[in-house]
Amino acid sequence: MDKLAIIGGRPLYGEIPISGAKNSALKVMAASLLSDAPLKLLNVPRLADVDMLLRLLEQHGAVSEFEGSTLTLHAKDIISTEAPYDLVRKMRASFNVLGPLLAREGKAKVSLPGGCAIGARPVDLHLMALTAMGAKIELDEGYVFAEAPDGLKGADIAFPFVSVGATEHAMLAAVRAKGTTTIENAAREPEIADLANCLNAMGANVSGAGSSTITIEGVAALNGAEHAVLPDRIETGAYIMAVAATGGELTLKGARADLLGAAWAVLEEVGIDLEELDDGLRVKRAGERCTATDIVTQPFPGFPTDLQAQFMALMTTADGVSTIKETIFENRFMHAPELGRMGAKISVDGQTATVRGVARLKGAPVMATDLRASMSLVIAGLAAEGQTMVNRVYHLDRGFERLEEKLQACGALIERIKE
Ligand SMILES: CC(=O)N[C@H]1[C@@H](OP(=O)(O)OP(=O)(O)OC[C@H]2O[C@@H](n3ccc(=O)[nH]c3=O)[C@H](O)[C@@H]2O)O[C@H](CO)[C@@H](O)[C@@H]1O
Ligand SMILES: C=C(OP(=O)(O)O)C(=O)O
Repeated sequence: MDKLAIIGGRPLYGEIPISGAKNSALKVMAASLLSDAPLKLLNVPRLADVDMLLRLLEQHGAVSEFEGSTLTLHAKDIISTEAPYDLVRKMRASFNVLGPLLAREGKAKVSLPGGCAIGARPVDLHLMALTAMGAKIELDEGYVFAEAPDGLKGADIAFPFVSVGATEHAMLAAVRAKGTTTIENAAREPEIADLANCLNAMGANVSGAGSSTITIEGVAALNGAEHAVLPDRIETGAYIMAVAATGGELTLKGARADLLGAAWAVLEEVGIDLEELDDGLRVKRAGERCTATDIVTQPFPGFPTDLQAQFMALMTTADGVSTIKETIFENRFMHAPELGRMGAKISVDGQTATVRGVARLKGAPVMATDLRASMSLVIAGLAAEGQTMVNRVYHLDRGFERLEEKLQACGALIERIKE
């Protein structure tokens, strides 16, 4: 397993290009199964998760061509409606092939998904939505067996709480269902509107995406289309926190302020200067240290759970005491003891972490436990005195494109050790 060796304490200066959003790319890729015509996707990040989903789509019958960041997927014929355990277990988003397969072929057998081990992560809301649309669903031996021989039908779906994946899954199924579907209490993450834009470019009729109520008029077939994936707001936030932790100044090319939601005000509040440019953001820490503040993770537009770990890394050296409350996932503080190895003062009580800022962290060997937790350790390592060795970096390869290269170009001493 590869490791990352980081010598910390150097400010970051330069430009980092922000990649397309992983969590949008994966869903629009799944949409390719809905049409027998080619879907051309621009700004697709080259990540382990993208490769894994590509393998899954190919075994369903999609033919792919990846050139630079342009990915063309053509699912002319579906040759298998089964998504096997080995291709679904590592990644949450792969479960979203179920809806398109069901909508197009009337049946599917899909393994229950994996993804970051940050909580129990059931799929009951996904199945609730598909059942409401008329699918017959059974669970057996870790697989979902679903059938809709007469096709899916539009339905009124009211989610009891917000789920990004279930909202997207309901949209992916409803675009080819007969009649109208309404989704109440829909997730409002920017990736939802991005998926809707892609589906509409393919000839679907989705309105309201980005609000809590989404309406979908089903159509009989979808066409080919071209769609550019929106920039990754989590990668953007992570590099903002990196330069705020190390000092220096970064230009994040392609980053969009409007995608940061409530995080924008929090970042300004802790003492980060954020300037909007024509094509990106310029970022630097205003003073010698950031100041502590309290955050609560919430669905968009609230502070994102996917930036919680990186924010905790930043708060370890902030001036004062901050509290961080995680409300989305029940097991998403695994980075706290690892940051503790580097001298951070963090105590966890249930879903709240209290961070007492220290003047400086010290490098140490640490273990990456999940994707965003891994990035928090990289940020801490970049800011710390001495060497940090981040073990198990395969998590990072799932979600941060060309991480070492982007950081090295801005002066970071970070190197991958292949094992
Ligand atoms: C691939 C992808 O896009 N992943 C993102 C997606 O995950 P994902 O789509 O899995 O997250 P959800 O919004 O669905 O999960 C929110 C909460 O709902 C629960 N839940 C979800 C579905 C369900 O059927 N039943 C249920 O109980 C989950 O366990 C969790 O506690 O949104 C999360 C919340 O912004 C992000 O952290 C993930 O990075
Ligand atoms: C949790 C994440 O991914 P997944 O939902 O695939 O586990 C993430 O992107 O931070």
